[in-house]
Amino acid sequence: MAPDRGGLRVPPAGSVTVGTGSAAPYEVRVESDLDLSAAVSEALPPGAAAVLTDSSVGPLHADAVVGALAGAGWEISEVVTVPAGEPSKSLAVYETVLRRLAAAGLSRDGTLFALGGGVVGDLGGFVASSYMRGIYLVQLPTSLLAMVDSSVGGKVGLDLPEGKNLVGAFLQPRLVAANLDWLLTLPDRELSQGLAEVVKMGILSGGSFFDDLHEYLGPARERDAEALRRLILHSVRYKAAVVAADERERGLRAVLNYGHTVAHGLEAAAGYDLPHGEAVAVGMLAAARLSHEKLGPDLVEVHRDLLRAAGLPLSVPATDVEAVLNAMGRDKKRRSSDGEGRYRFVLLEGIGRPVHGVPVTASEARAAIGSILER
Ligand SMILES: NC(=O)c1ccc[n+]([C@@H]2O[C@H](COP(=O)([O-])OP(=O)(O)OC[C@H]3O[C@@H](n4cnc5c(N)ncnc54)[C@H](O)[C@@H]3O)[C@@H](O)[C@H]2O)c1
Ligand SMILES: O=C(O)C(=O)C[C@@H](O)[C@H](O)[C@H](O)COP(=O)(O)O
Ligand SMILES: [Zn+2]
Repeated sequence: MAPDRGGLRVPPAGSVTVGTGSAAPYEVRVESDLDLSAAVSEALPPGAAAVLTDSSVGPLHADAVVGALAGAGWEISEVVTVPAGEPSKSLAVYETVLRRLAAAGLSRDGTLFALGGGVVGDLGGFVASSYMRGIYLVQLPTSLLAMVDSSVGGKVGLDLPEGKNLVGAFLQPRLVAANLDWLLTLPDRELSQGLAEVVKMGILSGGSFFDDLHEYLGPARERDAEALRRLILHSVRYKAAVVAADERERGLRAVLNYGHTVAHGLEAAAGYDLPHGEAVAVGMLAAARLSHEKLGPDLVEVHRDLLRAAGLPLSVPATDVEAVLNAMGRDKKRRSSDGEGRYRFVLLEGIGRPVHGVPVTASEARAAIGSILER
């Protein structure tokens, strides 16, 4: 399928509906001072449930969430807290969570509330997709990255040492409820991780979303609620439109992987000790360089300016480039017919004009990776 070459020019509102072929449409609600009891009650009837959170978010926000859910009639049998950070997207932690739900007696008509960043959302989503062959999932994203990207669209899963997100499923949530007040406790560096995915989607979308990046990235870093809400809603609207057109990534959805071919290689090579947003930031710089070489437009400085405004690094510590390429060999965009030393990238013909499936050789990829390593 050809990529969407047009920009989205839909003015932001307070919630977005995500429609896919596989599941009932669901709301992504983005509000300050969100009434969680009311939001959840409007989306699904109360019943048996568990909450998954992590060791940073749980102590800050779990009591209020459990209280709101109990007030709406939910019976929370278990609050499972996993260690904060990417290593929790592992088979070992997945097993621990499944066994906690089984020990608590959560039934097949139960619901899992994933309260946290992208790690809790991806892990919790994969648990919900597989526990008793599938229970309901509600995403309660607390990081900016989770609000703009990971809680929406149904990709859930785990990492392997061999590569990022190599185990997973598609499971659309019943509801995504984002309370902007949760962002008040998010560390500055984590806020910038989310802005990396915002910059990605603004560049892919073009139009008024791209124009707004210049105006609103600065205020968003200062936690201006209106700037954050605007950038979140732009991102969710853009992602929802792509997911509605191609839920299972048969073609178009691959554009959401812009910057991720190199990013995922860097993350795996670093043993997942590199934040996803920072990896995506430099991955986009590598892709912008390749776009200039292979398709023409020189957008490298545009990328650098936006990433700087978002508080993101323009390079990462020197690493073993062959290990990065090795992990990229397991990128899910590759096909068995591609052959060794061939990669598929999402590149740009211009702002708002992504192209997916562009073949890149090992030597081209090696040079692009070299250009984003600290000297
Ligand atoms: N499924 C998807 O479509 C999709 C999309 C983008 C990224 N992802 C995945 O998301 C993950 C990255 O997500 P992330 O950046 O949210 O990482 P994360 O979940 O590790 O959260 C980052 C850190 O911020 C903390 N945190 C989160 N919310 C907080 C809050 N309100 N207050 C204080 N601390 C808070 C967390 O405890 C953690 O330490 C990666 O695994 C990435 O692969 C998935
Ligand atoms: O939702 C998508 O599709 C994306 O590609 C969004 C990405 O930001 C995200 O990091 C996703 O987890 C990558 O998925 P993968 O299929 O490359 O593992
Ligand atoms: Zn991502």
